Amino acid sequence: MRDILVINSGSSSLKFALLGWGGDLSLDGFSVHYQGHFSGLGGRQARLSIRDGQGAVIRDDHLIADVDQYDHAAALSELLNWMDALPDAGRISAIGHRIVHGGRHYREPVRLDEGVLKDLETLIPLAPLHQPHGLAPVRSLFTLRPDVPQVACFDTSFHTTQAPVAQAFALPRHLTEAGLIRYGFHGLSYDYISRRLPDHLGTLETGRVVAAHLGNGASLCAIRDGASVASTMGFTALDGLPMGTRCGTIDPGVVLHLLTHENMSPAQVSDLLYRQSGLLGVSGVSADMRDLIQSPVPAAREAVELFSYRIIREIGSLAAALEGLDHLVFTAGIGEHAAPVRAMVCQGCEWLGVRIDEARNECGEIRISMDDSPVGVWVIPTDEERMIAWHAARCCL
Ligand SMILES: Nc1ncnc2c1ncn2[C@@H]1O[C@H](COP(=O)(O)OP(=O)(O)O)[C@@H](O)[C@H]1O
Ligand SMILES: CC(=O)OP(=O)(O)O
Ligand SMILES: [Mg+2]
Repeated sequence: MRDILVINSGSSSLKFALLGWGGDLSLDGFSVHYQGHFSGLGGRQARLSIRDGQGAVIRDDHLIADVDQYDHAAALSELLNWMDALPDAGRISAIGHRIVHGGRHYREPVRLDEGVLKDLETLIPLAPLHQPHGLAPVRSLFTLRPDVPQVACFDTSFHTTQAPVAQAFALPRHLTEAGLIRYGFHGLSYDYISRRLPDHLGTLETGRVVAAHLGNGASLCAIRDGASVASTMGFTALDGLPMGTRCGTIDPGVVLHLLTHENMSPAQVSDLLYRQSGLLGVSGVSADMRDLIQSPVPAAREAVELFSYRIIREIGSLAAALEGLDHLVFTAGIGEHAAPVRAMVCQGCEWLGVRIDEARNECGEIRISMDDSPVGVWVIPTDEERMIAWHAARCCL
């Protein structure tokens, strides 16, 4: 049995897992020893929870920052301390990382070395909330564990099957050729969902699927027969749906207006669009869907309505790209746990043949559509860590 450490840096979280692998290259060939989650990073209420392989909570701590915020760097140093204290730390034979942006050149998982790391660092401006936090652990582990191979697994890889027409912006051709295209993200999650869906459907023919990854970052992906056809995220993870703190699709004229008429600097506009907008900006209350669902403040309700409305519109757009819809899948923090959001979205998609069973939706069953619904509606927990372990094992073990 060999162990694989997986590090998944999200915009507000750092998830990690230690999985054992005995040589069977199926998703179920990996057993979880530990699974951990730093949440609320960059804020005052960060938390670390760690579960063992049986799902029992072995740690659940509020994290106190030395300065005013508990950030990704503090989480990384806590994670490395935890890893060093493991009785079997020496058994780790590969480390897999979620790296959000692979750019034009990295289309498949790749073994990391200094040259690859430097290349990936050039993409930091295209994913400022993610790429630095994804790459920092790689550099630390080069020093701490020089003998253990590290693998970068990209959020963008799953979308490389998209046709050029789905990837292109209507910009002058030389810009498209220079790589200013729609890449799409959350690909490890969509990869996992599309590999799991056949188990639930009982057939390999999964048809036309829209998967909704609704977490702190949120996107939708149109998947036909297991391959990405179109997605709502673009050149950066700012496009598409409104998110926790990101604006999603916006008229580019707004950006020009802020720069030229509001005298904002590019850095200020970037901060506004990445960190002050989305659910947080609209509600003025919180970026966290749990807070918004419970809040009596009208603007919190409006933020949830805008989020759901945009999802409904984009599902229509992706159904057009697929020429129909057979299945709708909800996943990630909001998709898996926020029944009221799923209900609102599904109500807006009735015209497409979506009929959910309210009791199934409330109970969080895996299939939440009615038995006779023309479109199957599913809630499938994502597992980016298992997907990364699978790619890391294929890449270097
Ligand atoms: N029980 C719940 N009800 C509603 N929303 C939830 C619930 N649990 C988690 N969420 C939401 O999920 C989001 C975080 O999703 P997650 O996929 O963990 O994010 P990340 O992008 O950081 O990986 C937050 O907006 C959080 O409010
Ligand atoms: C790409 C992206 O938005 O990721 P996350 O949801 O983890 O922030
Ligand atoms: Mg995430």
